[in-house]
Amino acid sequence: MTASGPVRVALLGCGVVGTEVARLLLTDGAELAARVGAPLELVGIAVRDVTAPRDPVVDRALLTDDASALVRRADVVVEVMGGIEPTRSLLLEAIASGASVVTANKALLGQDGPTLYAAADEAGVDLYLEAAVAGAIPLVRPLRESLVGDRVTRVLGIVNGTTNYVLDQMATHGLELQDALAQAQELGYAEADPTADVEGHDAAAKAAIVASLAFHTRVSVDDVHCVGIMGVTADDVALAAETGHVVKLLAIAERAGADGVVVRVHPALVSLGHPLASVRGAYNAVFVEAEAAGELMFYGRGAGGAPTASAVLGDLVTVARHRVLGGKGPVESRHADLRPRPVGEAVTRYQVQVRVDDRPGVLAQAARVFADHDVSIETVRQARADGEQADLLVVTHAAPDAALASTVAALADLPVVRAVVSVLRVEGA
Ligand SMILES: NC(=O)C1=CN([C@@H]2O[C@H](COP(=O)(O)OP(=O)(O)OC[C@H]3O[C@@H](n4cnc5c(N)ncnc54)[C@H](O)[C@@H]3O)[C@@H](O)[C@H]2O)C=CC1
Ligand SMILES: N[C@@H](CC=O)C(=O)O
Ligand code: NA
Repeated sequence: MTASGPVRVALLGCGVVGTEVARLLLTDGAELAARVGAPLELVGIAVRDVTAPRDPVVDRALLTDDASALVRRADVVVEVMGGIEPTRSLLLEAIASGASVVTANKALLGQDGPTLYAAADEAGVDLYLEAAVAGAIPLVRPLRESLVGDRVTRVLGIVNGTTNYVLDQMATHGLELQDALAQAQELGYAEADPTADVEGHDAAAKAAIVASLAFHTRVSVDDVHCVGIMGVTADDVALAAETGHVVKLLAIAERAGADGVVVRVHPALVSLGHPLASVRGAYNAVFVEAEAAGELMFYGRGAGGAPTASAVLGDLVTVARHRVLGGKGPVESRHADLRPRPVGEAVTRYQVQVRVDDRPGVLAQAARVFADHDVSIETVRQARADGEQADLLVVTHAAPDAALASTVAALADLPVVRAVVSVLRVEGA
């Protein structure tokens, strides 16, 4: 490509996101060319089945099932096909042949981002990934560029739209999780197989990417403590409302000690007064705390074809500009080299729901267990007492996760305790 010639773009994948990327490239071509300084020429779209029915916006003449040949004809490869292989090999092939890469693939980046970063660095090409975390919401660029002069201390957010929709429906309409999930699938928010969403794996991959960027360190999805929403009951959600909270699936990355970082994804209670509590439906929101900047919040659509395509196009224009005007985006930044620490080192507040015999002295016995494990109680509330049994809702002051886990184990062994019904972290205070 010359400075005046078109920038050749190869699209890998033409599903929910790829179709919208193709639409924007086609309908906004003139405007995009003006912003880039050269036309963006879509040279091909790699798909599995060239004969499958498609949106009429997709020019069928561009379809190919030979992705490997396609990536060698491109200046920029836009990857929206997902999965680990053959995607990783194709992107490495593209990079080796001198193409820059724009990808929305959080699963691949969360598992093996460093391999792609290293290859891009060696080849002197760009690797851009805004769409991989929180869809349309600018978050990767603020972390990689705008906040690169600051010191991020904590990132806390809702980064999965499907689970937020499900939890929101449970809170608003009193639905059981399975019913809310079926509704999310009917509406097209959840995928036919929503396992990665409800088990927290999608959020965990995003958390690993965010933590790596925020803390200039390598965090893999395998370093993320991950619990999904399948254990959240309608009763948990109803009790949360009674105490002025909502249940949200949160992704949290924070410094631990001088040289550690703890990254976790799990359902948590969020006070109704906290801005994250008002994130409804399939929306995402991410709080970033930085030493000089203070608190920042990023909010918007984290999923869906058009919103995700917006982030992809932003990256595409940026890397195409680099091709035309010169320059290059950031490389992997991992100089801080923080150590991913086990969740036991996370320090936070908890709500423990303990079902006990409803008789004198039981509360004192339960309180003793907390004291014995050095976990300080903030409030105790009794719910659903019927003379036979009662539920104690114990909210603790901040305590290490490991101390809380030992407390819960000891509570379960107490003869007056019938069950530890639920343990939820309380976040965002
Ligand atoms: N849908 C969304 O809201 C968001 C998706 N993403 C990411 O964007 C990527 C694409 O997601 P969707 O468009 O929703 O998926 P999709 O399943 O609708 O589309 C993927 C497309 O890639 C094609 N494909 C898959 N493997 C291929 C292969 N080996 N060779 C050729 N074509 C192949 C499929 O046939 C399909 O057309 C994924 O990495 C996803 O995690 C990121 C943010 C939001
Ligand atoms: N399945 C994801 C899609 C975007 O990354 C979600 O529900 O947020
Ligand atoms: Na984003």
